[in-house]
Amino acid sequence: MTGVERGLATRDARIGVIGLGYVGLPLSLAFVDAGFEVRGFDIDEERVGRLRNGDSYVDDVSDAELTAGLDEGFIPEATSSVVADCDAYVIAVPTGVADGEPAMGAVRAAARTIAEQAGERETLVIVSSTVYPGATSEVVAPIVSADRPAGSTLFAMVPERLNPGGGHEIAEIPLVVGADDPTARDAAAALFESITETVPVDATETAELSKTLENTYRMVNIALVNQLVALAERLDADVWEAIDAAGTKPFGFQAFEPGPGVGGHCIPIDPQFLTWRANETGTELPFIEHAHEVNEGMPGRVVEGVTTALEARGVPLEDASVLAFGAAYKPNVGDPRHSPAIDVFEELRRHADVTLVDPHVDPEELWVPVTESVSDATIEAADAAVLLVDHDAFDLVRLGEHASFVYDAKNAMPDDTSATVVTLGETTARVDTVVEEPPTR
Ligand SMILES: NC(=O)c1ccc[n+]([C@@H]2O[C@H](COP(=O)([O-])OP(=O)(O)OC[C@H]3O[C@@H](n4cnc5c(N)ncnc54)[C@H](O)[C@@H]3O)[C@@H](O)[C@H]2O)c1
Ligand SMILES: CC(=O)N[C@@H]1[C@@H](OP(=O)(O)OP(=O)(O)OC[C@H]2O[C@@H](n3ccc(=O)[nH]c3=O)[C@H](O)[C@@H]2O)O[C@H](CO)[C@@H](O)[C@@H]1O
Repeated sequence: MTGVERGLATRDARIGVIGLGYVGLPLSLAFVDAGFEVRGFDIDEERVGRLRNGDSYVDDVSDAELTAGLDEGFIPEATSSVVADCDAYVIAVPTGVADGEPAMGAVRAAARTIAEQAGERETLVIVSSTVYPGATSEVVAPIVSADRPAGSTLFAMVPERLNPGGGHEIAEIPLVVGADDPTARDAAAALFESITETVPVDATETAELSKTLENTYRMVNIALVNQLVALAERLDADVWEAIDAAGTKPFGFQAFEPGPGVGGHCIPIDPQFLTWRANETGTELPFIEHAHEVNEGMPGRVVEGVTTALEARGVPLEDASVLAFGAAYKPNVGDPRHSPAIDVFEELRRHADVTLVDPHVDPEELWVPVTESVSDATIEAADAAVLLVDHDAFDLVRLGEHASFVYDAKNAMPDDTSATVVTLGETTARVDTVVEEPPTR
């Protein structure tokens, strides 16, 4: 057993978490709960200030949970020396894609922080950020190991599976633990076994592939049903009902929903790590690339649907006043990253007078104007309400009572509503005859 493994077994090990966001903060507090001394480093001084005041900016971490962690010794700082001489480091900084390439700048910077702060002692370095297959060994290891004694650093990859707003506790989510070296794998498993079940695999690259596969699976299956929307508009078939019916198959099928597109910092991004790596290694993954294009085309399809339906009601888009409900990338979160709803809003407002409504997103974080709510009178005065994100906070019964026309991109409106509703994927034949009287639905 190595020194690190002993420290992990006795809970005497000091854990340094780099990046205190949606992933790093809950992980830090889970390790504190497990009995470890945890130090957190984040470059965002404003965020660290909030943490030190017990003010959580992560939806799934309450102020009380944060305060309890601070009381038990969690130390968040915006200076890297806070993570000096840790026995284990967890990298949880942002990754993404920029100009078609994996954006690894934050991961490189985090690796440099570890190289500077880890000292000479044996150290375990774990990458929990989502990275492309090969990144831990090709990017992180060389930077951390450059000036350290040979063999003094253990590397592992433990991709995070947290699901903001999804209601899953950390302990309910098994985590894959990948390392090229069994000692590193055992040490990383020892750390993460303190908070959840682990699934060991034989290489960091296998863990990286596993993570990107998980999210690529989701992206391509969402693209599948999004592509069916185009067909459904030409059939007398209800694509939403067809998916629900297929979902009753007890095996071999998982239902996904069409929508205005695929947002967030995972699902539209992680598959691009795969396609980039494939192209870099001389192969191609055209199926994945095409699926991404299908999803990227959905905001435009929604705008077309709104435009067609408004024209059927005698209102050119240019003359329309529109309320767009939803700015976040998915329901019940305030995260606007890569939000297709904002893409729809920005395209609509190139032509029409559009108000964006979302109670969850922080207007100061958003690059477009957004309001938390609108009055019944405002809804009644609008030519169209466009439902883009089905936040629980939206009262869809009220919306249906006061709106004259709703374009429902989420198939979330109640059936028995007085508003005229056109749903994404609606048979075009019906949309062309949209009338004032509420349709029999
Ligand atoms: N949010 C999720 O649901 C989720 C789930 C699974 C995996 N991931 C992955 O986890 C990683 C982190 O995602 P997140 O959602 O926590 O991001 P986030 O933006 O919420 O938090 C990242 C934090 O890292 C800080 N940071 C950036 N560069 C830094 C540096 N060099 N040193 C120290 N701190 C730095 C930022 O200030 C920020 O507070 C990403 O790779 C993401 O793909 C996220
Ligand atoms: C750890 C991690 O990486 N976790 C990920 C995280 O992903 P996420 O937070 O990005 O959320 P998603 O739910 O995947 O949504 C993404 C976008 O896709 C749209 N969408 C979704 C389903 C559908 O049927 N049709 C759609 O159109 C939706 O509106 C949104 O814009 O949680 C998921 C479990 O929720 C996990 O599986 C997934 O690994």
